[in-house]
Amino acid sequence: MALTESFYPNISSPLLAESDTALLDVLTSPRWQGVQKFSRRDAALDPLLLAVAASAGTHTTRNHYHHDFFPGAQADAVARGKRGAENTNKPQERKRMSYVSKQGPRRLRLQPTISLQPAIASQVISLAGPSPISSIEVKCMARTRIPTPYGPVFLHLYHNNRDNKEHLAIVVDPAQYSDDSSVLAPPIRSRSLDAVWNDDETDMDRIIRGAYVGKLSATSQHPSRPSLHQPSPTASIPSPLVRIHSECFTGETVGSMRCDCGEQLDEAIRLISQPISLPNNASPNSRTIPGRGAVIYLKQEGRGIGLLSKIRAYNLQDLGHDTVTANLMLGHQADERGYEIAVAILRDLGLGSELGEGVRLLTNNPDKVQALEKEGLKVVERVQMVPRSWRHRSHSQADAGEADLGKTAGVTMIGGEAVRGEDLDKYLRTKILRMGHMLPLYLAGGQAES
Ligand SMILES: Nc1nc2c(ncn2[C@@H]2O[C@H](COP(=O)(O)OP(=O)(O)OP(=O)(O)O)[C@@H](O)[C@H]2O)c(=O)[nH]1
Repeated sequence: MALTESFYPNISSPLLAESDTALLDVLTSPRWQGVQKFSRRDAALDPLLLAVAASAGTHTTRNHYHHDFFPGAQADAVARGKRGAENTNKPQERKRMSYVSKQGPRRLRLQPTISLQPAIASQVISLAGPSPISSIEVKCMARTRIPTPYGPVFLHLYHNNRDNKEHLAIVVDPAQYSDDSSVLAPPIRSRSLDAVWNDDETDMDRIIRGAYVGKLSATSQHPSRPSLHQPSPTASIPSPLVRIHSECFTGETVGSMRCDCGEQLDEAIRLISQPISLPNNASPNSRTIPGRGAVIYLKQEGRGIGLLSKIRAYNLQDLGHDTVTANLMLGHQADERGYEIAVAILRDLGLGSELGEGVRLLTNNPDKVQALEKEGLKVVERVQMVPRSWRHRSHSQADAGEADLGKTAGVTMIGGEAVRGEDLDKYLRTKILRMGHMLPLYLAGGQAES
């Protein structure tokens, strides 16, 4: 009450004797003509409302039951105002004031408890075998064509039963787009997408979720049919190029030069889209086919620690700590990612299976190669991702390769540009020296450090 008195000294004392709730009702009632009226909807920061809210105890919000917005401050206010400052040292009082959440701890919430709807679950791709990821199920919910500076790609959106994130697959396979029946390579298609989801599904339902073949247009609408067979490898065609890429909002969208993530995403799609030359014994001229492969885009911001922690980590980095130490100082691991969902998505796309063609993996990260091989995916080659600025350094003519990259084209804000700068050099150096990334360390002078 002391608070309301100080905010509203002109309010009469009988009124102040009312309970907080009654007082609010009176003050906000259209019938009350004696004092200023308050709109309950619009008075978000009204001091009276704040005073009442602060004295009303712990808060209940839709998602956070019993949270205290300002744990220390409110506990102190409650203790002093209601029980007296002398009581605050009592152990039982301290316990009552502590932060209480009715949400499960993060480690429990992240456990695989999410179940897909039965209709969906019956169509998902389950991974067989005794591996710890055998319970992972993924389902491609929708697919569409995205034109990019490097050509069309098919964006696939996945749901899974391990986390509630929407991971993506960016499939480069423009041969599917053409009417050319002499295309040699097996199409890269999602089995869960092409499955029949329910008996009532119409052709238009299938087309709208992306289960179509060829080029979709007002005059070309061919729903796909479920594929039961694993695409068989074609000896003369190199295995598809695949990248497992972790989300980086700062690098990909903002154009941050603290890391090379934006450049890597752009470069991966550019490399996968390059036409493939096939040797032709009968003729000196080699034949080319369209590039093919996929980027599995995982929602693993900040190596799995999330954007909030990554932003904090950047401030620690500005204080002089490297990326690994900054993560550890925030109570995270250096790298909290797993690649089980990526494996399941690759399987769904028919990529890397033992009987199939295998994949060429675009990465410098040994963990990714190991993770795929551990789950039985066939990695026939690791293809290095050399930072564009380092590629130039390794050549005597510093700018020789830059023109080839196409400065303006690109799928991220960085586009065809090379990321460079002191921040990036520190970041790459840490990856190589502390995280074991398999890349020669080029120094600014143009020499490789062993
Ligand atoms: N915690 C943290 N994460 C970062 C930082 N900079 C980029 N990232 C995240 O790092 C992830 C990319 O991982 P990298 O270690 O760069 O590369 P990689 O995927 O392990 O390996 P490559 O396949 O060789 O690219 C993305 O999720 C980015 O958001 C940083 O300073 N701190």
